[in-house]
Amino acid sequence: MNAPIGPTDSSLVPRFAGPATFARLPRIDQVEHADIAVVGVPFDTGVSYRPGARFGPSAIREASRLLRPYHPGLDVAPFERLQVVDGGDIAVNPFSIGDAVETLDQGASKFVEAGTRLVTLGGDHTIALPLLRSLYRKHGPIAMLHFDAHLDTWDTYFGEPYTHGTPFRRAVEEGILDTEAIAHVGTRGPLYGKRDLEDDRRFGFGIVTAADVLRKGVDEIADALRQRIGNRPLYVSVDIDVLDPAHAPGTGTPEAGGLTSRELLEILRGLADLNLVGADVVEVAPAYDHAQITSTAASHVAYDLVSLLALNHRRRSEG
Ligand SMILES: N=C(N)NCCCC(=O)O
Ligand SMILES: [Zn+2]
Ligand SMILES: [Zn+2]
Repeated sequence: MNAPIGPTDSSLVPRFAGPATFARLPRIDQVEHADIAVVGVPFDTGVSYRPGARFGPSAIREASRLLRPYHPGLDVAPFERLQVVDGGDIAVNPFSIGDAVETLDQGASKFVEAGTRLVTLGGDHTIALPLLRSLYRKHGPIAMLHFDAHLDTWDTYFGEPYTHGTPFRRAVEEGILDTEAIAHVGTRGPLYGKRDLEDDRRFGFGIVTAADVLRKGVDEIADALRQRIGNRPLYVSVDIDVLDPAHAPGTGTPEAGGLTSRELLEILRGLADLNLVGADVVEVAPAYDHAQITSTAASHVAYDLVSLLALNHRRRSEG
């Protein structure tokens, strides 16, 4: 097989020139085969408060121009031996959530069936449900680490079952999560009532609060998560509002007291030997951002997730 096509060389073409693809990677139509694709889902019809995450994918791509090809923290050059591409956007219906969920499931499934691993740029958190559905059909029940200020296991909003506050309740109801190995990380902020936590526990979720991260530290947290997940196929969902609003102001439902971007990246790096099969970064709403603070953080999170997928690919192909 031919050597992978890497990102545009920023020593030859200034990184601020030309249209943005994620990390200046080739577009999917420029390659014959893709091992890993970064795809956008410009959708925010499921939000309960400030809209605007439909502009997340393009803002993250713009902010990703400065990413470089070698990850020293994980000792991996994720674009070197694997073909990583920008898979463009999966265009979904902005007027019908049900239709959007269906279209996204089909769009993601094409990648999954072709053996291409996905890192999805949202879009609001509604999109995690169809992404998990598509992975379930390939891998069976999926372990999940959900980085978020919120539980997102609420039942309905205004009678609507598919929203950004409800994807993981639906996922448990549908049996597509491996309830032995699911946890929220970074949880904080006011709830509707104690019942929210009782329901969530009943669904099988563990909770690592933002305060736990502060008190225990990133290494202890990552060790505990690694043990809980083991070798199971793992999905990592990162709602950017897991970060403190100081680190991610550009999001729809901000909550004070969150993680720093350093803490989040270090926890992710502690997951290096897990069997990651897919990931998302959601809830970037650039209209509330300043100086690309949020989109820069999201681009680095996505880069780490691509790097984790590349490491997993390398480990599996080396047996
Ligand atoms: N940001 C996400 N995914 N969910 C927040 C829902 C919070 C609420 O409306 O009560
Ligand atoms: Zn959230
Ligand atoms: Zn969320």
